[in-house]
Amino acid sequence: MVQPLQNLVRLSLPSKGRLAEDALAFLQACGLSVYKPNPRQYEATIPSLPGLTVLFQRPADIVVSVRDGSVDFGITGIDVIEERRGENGSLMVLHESLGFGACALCLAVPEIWNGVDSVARLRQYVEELGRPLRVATKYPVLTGRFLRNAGIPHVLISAEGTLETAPAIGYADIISDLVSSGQTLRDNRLRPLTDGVIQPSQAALIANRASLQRSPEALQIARQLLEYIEAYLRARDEVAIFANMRGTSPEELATRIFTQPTIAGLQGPTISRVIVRSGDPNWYAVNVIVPRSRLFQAISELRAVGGSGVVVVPVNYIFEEEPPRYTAMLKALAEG
Ligand SMILES: Nc1ncnc2c1ncn2[C@@H]1O[C@H](COP(=O)(O)OP(=O)(O)OP(=O)(O)O)[C@@H](O)[C@H]1O
Ligand SMILES: O=P(O)(O)OC[C@H]1O[C@H](OP(=O)(O)OP(=O)(O)O)[C@H](O)[C@@H]1O
Ligand SMILES: [Mg+2]
Repeated sequence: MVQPLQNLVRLSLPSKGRLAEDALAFLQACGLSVYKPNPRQYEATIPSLPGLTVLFQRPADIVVSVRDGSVDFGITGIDVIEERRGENGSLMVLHESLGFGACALCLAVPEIWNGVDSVARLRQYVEELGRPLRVATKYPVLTGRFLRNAGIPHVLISAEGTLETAPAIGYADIISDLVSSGQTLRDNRLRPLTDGVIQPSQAALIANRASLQRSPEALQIARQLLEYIEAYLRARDEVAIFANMRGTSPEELATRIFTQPTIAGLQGPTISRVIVRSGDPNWYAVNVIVPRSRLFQAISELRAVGGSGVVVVPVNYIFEEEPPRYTAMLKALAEG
C-alpha cells in the first residue's frame, strides 16, 4: 500500500550535477541505498528506512524546502546552506562533514590585476579605483557579508550560469564562485585571492527544527540516519587485522602487543585461542583495528611480535555508545 506523501518523513537529495551522484554513492556506502524504480519519478525510497520518502531537488532548493519545513531532511552543500538558511534558526545542520562535495566559495580577480592577490591589496585597488567594486556572484549573502567585513565598497551583480566570464565581458570587475580544482578559474584567466575563501564547503545533512520537535517519526529517522552515517564515517579509514601468534597466555601476548604503537588497537587487541590439530595449546588469533594509513606499520609490528598469517579486512561500521551528533542534536532541540 503506497502511503500518501504527507504521512511520511521526507528527505531531499540533490537532483543534478556532481552532488547528485556523490550523495547516492555516499548513502549506498552507508548502507542506505536509495531505491528509485522509475528514473523519471521525482520520489524514491530507502528500503532500510521504511518511514522515509526521498525527493530530488536542486541543491539550493533543498535548503529552502528544509528551512520552510516542506521537507524534513536534506543533503546538500554547506555553501548553499549558509547562503540560504536565513536567520530564524529553523534549519539545523545535523552533520556538517559528510566527506564529499568538497569545494570553497572564493573571491577571484582577473589574472592581469598584478599584485592584487590578497583582500588587503584588493581594498587598496578599490580605493585607487575610486568607485565601488562590481562583483558577480550566485552567493550575495555570503559575498556581501565578507566584503562588508573587509571594508571593501562593492556592488553585487547577481549572475546565473557561467559567471566566470563576467570580468572578461566587462559587466563585473571580479567574481565569487565555487572552486575545487581551480580549473574553471584558470580557464577564465581568474585567480583566487590567497585569503579570499568566503566559505569552505562540503556536503552536509540538514533538518527542519520544527519537524524534529513535532514528529517522533522524524526524530527516529534522524537517529537512524546519524547512526548509519557516523558509524560508516568512523569506520571508513580503519581496517581490521587478524594474525596468528604463539604465546604462553593471552595476557603475555597483549603485553607484547602493547609494546607496539600502532597495533595496540582502539582499546586493545582481541585475543582468542586457536585449537590446532597438533594440540599445541599456545596458538592464539589476534584481532586489532588500525587506521588504514598505518596498515604497513601494523603489519611490520605484528611480525616484530611474532605474528604470522596476517589477514586484513575493511571495516564497514564502528558504532560507538551513542552517535555524538544525535546527542548534540537533542541538546540543541532542548535549547529551543
Ligand atoms: N566544483 C565543485 N566541486 C565540488 N562540489 C561542487 C562543485 N561545484 C559545486 N559543488 C557542490 O554542488 C552544489 C551544486 O553545485 P552547482 O553550483 O553546480 O549547483 P547547480 O545546481 O549546478 O547550480 P548551477 O546550475 O547554477 O551551477 C554546490 O552547492 C556545491 O555544494
Ligand atoms: O574548481 P573547479 O574544479 O573547476 O570547479 C568549479 C566549478 O564547478 C561548479 O560548476 P559545475 O561543475 O557544477 O558545472 P556547472 O557550472 O554547469 O554547474 C562551479 O559552479 C564552478 O564553476
Ligand atoms: Mg553546477
